[in-house]
Amino acid sequence: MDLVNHLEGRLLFAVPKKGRLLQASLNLLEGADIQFRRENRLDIALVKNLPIALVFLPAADIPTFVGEGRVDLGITGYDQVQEHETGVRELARSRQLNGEAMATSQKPQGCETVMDLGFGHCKLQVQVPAKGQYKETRDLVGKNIGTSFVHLALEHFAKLEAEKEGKEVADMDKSKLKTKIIELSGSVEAACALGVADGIVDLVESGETMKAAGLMAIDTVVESSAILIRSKAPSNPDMVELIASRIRGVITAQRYVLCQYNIKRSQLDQAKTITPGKRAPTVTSLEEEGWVAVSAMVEKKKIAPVMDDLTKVGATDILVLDIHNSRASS
Ligand SMILES: Nc1ncnc2c1ncn2[C@@H]1O[C@H](COP(=O)(O)OP(=O)(O)OP(=O)(O)O)[C@@H](O)[C@H]1O
Ligand SMILES: O=P(O)(O)OC[C@H]1O[C@H](OP(=O)(O)OP(=O)(O)O)[C@H](O)[C@@H]1O
Repeated sequence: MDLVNHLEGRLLFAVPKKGRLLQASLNLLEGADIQFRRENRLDIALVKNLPIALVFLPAADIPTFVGEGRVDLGITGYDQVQEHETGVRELARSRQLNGEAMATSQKPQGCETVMDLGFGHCKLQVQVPAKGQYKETRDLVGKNIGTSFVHLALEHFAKLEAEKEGKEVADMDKSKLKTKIIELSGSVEAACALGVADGIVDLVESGETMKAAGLMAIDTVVESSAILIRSKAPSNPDMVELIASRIRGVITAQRYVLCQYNIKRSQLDQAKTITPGKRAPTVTSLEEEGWVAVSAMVEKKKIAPVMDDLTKVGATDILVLDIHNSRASS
């Protein structure tokens, strides 16, 4: 089947085709009941139960497709959005400086963040050899920096150079920085040991890659997690809202549990402060005089101390239930 000719009328939704964000993104789609079958080696999949087509793209390219309005929705890292937008700003600025006008049709619309997806947490950090001479980022001004995030790295060092020279960063000509940013597409951590760079700007989560390469972090450029982004002029805003609401429901279900317990009405006010719920707890009377049953959503990571506190104020029969899916306010 020629999939490209079946895209008419479908909302285009970009999903990372590989890497760290792929599996969690697929889990989200499954939770949101977005059903599709991806043919071997095909980067487009038609959704069976909704007028949507999934487009599998590298996470780094998704902000470009969404920002230019070619794709309506996308999942990518906040770091990638920042990198893309910094590059777009820089290009516009250098064109302006050179007196080159950009046609309206060439101007990217940019993308909007719909929500944080709660996975893919990492930091883009400046790293140097742990046993080397560089102790802070300022020491790297004028040196070689290896990175896949060239725009963010350039901006970071432009700020440092501006500070050093007592200038405004807006007045810095980024093509004339003393610091040399070397673009690398992967295995950035090898650059120092191989003599390509004095320092790198790369992602860190557990820190194991950095440690194994004998590096240490001396500065943070951006803190990131996976986000859902939308174009500023989506082809079908109602469908964007439907998908966003389903995904929000899945995330809420993953983040919360339902806590139910019985308590004397006289203790209810205290218990409510322990389990205020997302909006308010549900309280129902029990057949037994003076007792109520309470049910409230509680953040999964807080449930153990919440149960301890409920026990202290006299709650009994405390049950904690997983939430399979939800549709609630954010
Ligand atoms: N170690 C990590 N832990 C958590 N999230 C990460 C980690 N590394 C990367 N990410 C997130 O995943 C996004 C994609 O990175 P990833 O390394 O998976 O890319 P990729 O598409 O496989 O490209 P590459 O071929 O450059 O590795 C990053 O922009 C970041 O938001
Ligand atoms: O702090 P850590 O938990 O070790 O994670 C950090 C590593 O993860 C990412 O790379 P990835 O493993 O996705 O592969 P890549 O080098 O091909 O991008 C990132 O570029 C770091 O190298």
